[in-house]
Amino acid sequence: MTTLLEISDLKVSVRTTEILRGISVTVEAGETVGLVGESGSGKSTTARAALKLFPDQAATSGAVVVGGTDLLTCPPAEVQDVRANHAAMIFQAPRTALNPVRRIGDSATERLVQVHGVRKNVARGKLVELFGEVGLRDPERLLRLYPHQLSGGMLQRVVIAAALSIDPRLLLADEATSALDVTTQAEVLALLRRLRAERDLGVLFITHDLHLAAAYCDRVYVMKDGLIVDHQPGQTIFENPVNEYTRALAAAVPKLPDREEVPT
Ligand SMILES: Nc1ncnc2c1ncn2[C@@H]1O[C@H](COP(=O)(O)OP(=O)(O)OP(=O)(O)O)[C@@H](O)[C@H]1O
Repeated sequence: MTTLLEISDLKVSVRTTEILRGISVTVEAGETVGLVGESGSGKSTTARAALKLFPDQAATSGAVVVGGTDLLTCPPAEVQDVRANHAAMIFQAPRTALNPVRRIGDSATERLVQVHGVRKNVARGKLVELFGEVGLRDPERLLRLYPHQLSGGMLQRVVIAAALSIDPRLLLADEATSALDVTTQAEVLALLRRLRAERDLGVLFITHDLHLAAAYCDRVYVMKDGLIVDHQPGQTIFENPVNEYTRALAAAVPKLPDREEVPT
């Protein structure tokens, strides 16, 4: 087993506000690990910690080891190496991840060109290949388009392809499918699952949806108020929530009214 991310007793606070209060999370190669919790529980802060992206003036303690490097104690050059080569993040809103006035090809190749010093035409060649891998047709034409000319689902595939361009081992998916309609969400989830298997990626999958995490993830951590309050395999967390909060989350799933109850 290769541990791609090992967060140990991580505490993050800004002035007097404790955002993370001592959490431990691991992600192995080849597994999808869910991070579930209500808004403000600290999910995004945890994922961003894997790139050493903390709020301004944050005080931190503990360890965040990515690919063998502890980001909290290593020199800045090693943090840059982790960001450039080991871990990539995809967000909820692909439209905000891409500059609306730049062509897709320029935005999607930016990291390869600017961080890795890859020649522009080589980077475009790699993107064409990756667009095929993520199921985008007519890749040469797509590179010339602007974000508003693509659907949300297509844009999220573009963002995933751009994230893969650095061949990361760890993918941090922060509500990456939440803004998509259900059919597109299912397609993107299937894509992430296939990419994980083919590339032996570790995926940290953030969602507020316990149902989705239980169905999709190998293991699930439940967060509340900056703490991990439950941690189980996806298969069991929904049926046997050990923590009262997880039980409440499971029970909070809206129940559809019976047909007779719906006024006509
Ligand atoms: N720069 C900051 N300064 C102070 N508090 C912050 C800062 N950034 C985040 N927080 C607080 O930390 C807590 C955790 O935020 P975080 O974004 O990690 O939660 P989350 O679970 O990802 O929520 P959401 O689902 O809404 O994105 C929140 O209460 C938030 O207000």
